[in-house]
Amino acid sequence: MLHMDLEDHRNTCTCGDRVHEINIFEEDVKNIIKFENDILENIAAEENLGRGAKHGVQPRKSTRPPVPLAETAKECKKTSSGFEMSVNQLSELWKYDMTLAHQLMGLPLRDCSAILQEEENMPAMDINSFTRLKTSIKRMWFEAEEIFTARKTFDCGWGLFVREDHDASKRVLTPTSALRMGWIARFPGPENPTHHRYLRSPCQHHGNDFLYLGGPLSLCNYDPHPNLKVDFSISSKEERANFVFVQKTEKLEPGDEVFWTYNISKQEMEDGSKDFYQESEWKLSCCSETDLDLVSNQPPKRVCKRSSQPHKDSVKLKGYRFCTYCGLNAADLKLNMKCHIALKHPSELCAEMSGEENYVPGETPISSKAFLQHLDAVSNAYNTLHNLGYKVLPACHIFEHTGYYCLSPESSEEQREGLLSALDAEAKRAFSKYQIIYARGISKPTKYEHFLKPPNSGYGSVHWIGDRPSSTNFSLSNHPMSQEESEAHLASVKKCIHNLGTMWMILSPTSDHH
Ligand SMILES: C[S@@+](CC[C@H](N)C(=O)[O-])C[C@H]1O[C@@H](n2cnc3c(N)ncnc32)[C@H](O)[C@@H]1O
Repeated sequence: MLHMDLEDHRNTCTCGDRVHEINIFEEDVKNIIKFENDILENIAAEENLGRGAKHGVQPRKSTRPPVPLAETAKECKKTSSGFEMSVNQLSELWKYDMTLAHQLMGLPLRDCSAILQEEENMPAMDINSFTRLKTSIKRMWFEAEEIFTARKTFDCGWGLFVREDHDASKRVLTPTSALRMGWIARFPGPENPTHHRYLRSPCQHHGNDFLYLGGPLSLCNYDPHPNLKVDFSISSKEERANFVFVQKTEKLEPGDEVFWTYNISKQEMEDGSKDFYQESEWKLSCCSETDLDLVSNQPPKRVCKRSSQPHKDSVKLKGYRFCTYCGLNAADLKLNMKCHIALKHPSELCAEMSGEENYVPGETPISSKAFLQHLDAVSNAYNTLHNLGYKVLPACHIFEHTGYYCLSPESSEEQREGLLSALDAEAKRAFSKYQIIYARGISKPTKYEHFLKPPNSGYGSVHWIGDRPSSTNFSLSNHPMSQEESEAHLASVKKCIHNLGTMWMILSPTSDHH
């Protein structure tokens, strides 16, 4: 059950009456919600739920049990120095990879028009070796394509999936018959205009060199519980050490998404010492994606297969604590939710505090105390709704529970509007039928983009007045409040509960669609 830092909440209560007042307020919220619930039930019955969306993407499974992978730590130690080639040659291979991914696995054709600027420390590879390498790359895409395909996930960009028609008896991946799925090469540093392309899939550092992982494996999304075992040095021959081999470690079913750790441990991810780059860092204005199949002016169609009883699975969810900003399950990773929200979503918290639709991160200065007060209010709002028996789920999980697909980045305004309207109807239905509240942070999603996973921010994105808050202690007790401040804070807690609890009111902005 959703159980957000009740302990933190208790620790941070400085005024004895507050808990009592919140309890009274819970009654108010309960009544308002019940009232809305009745109305919504009537609306849902009348709604035409036949509208919907198609957009060739499979929602990502969000909760997978951890797969024991004893080898993970060991594989991190293995190193590759990467193929050495010129910036021009690397660019050619990058484009070759993108073309093969497009032709064989259905990815949109990615391109980048950044200027090619040679680097002194990146001498060209001899032409025969380069041609051999290119042939190897082509072969690895063709072999991988027999087992895997690419699909758009709702929160991680494109991902690598086991083909629906894959017959596991055809190709068994074992240590002795591992599949070559990646190539590693040195790539130019940050001064080079093409540097960003390779941040999509940086592999590991070798001295001062940047190493890029190309090939089909680079479509595999990050997860701390990988279901693939990846080996860098199956052969001691130096050239082969620049290829990456994949074995299966878990029974993979057709349609499953495959994940790898990219050698980032769960611990490193949690303490922030390592992270992957966000799409906005490797896809700049010089980059493009073209997919003629997905660009269509057809109104979105519903994917019927999983929609006979949407939301039903989410009601059965046990032992979760989802962050409604990014969708992460804190319970799974044993994270403290308050700590996670403070450290990963400070920009979103500040935007909520400002109340501005077009809030510019870092523009309005904020004090540590005001920040912690809002954090406390958000945490309280979740606790209150949880105590009232509501399930607060991240808006970005709605695809998973309904079978709707998210849209390609090239989708039209009309398609987005259509899908927003369908998702809004679904969210209302989930609320009236199962007491599920889909939220983006503490707000009702009102735009199609609010149903997509937002990027994480960090303390650095906030313009702090004075010292930034501690990154380990989020208690308000270090910031005593006057009577007046306590009252204002209580009002803000109520406002957060109100935002969340009454978000599906029929008079809400998107209800016009119905
Ligand atoms: C190696 S690539 C994986 C393929 C990638 N999704 C794509 O569309 O090409 C790594 C990038 O995918 C995204 N990504 C991978 N795993 C992710 C995750 N668990 N959550 C969010 N984004 C993820 C990030 O943009 C990251 O920089």
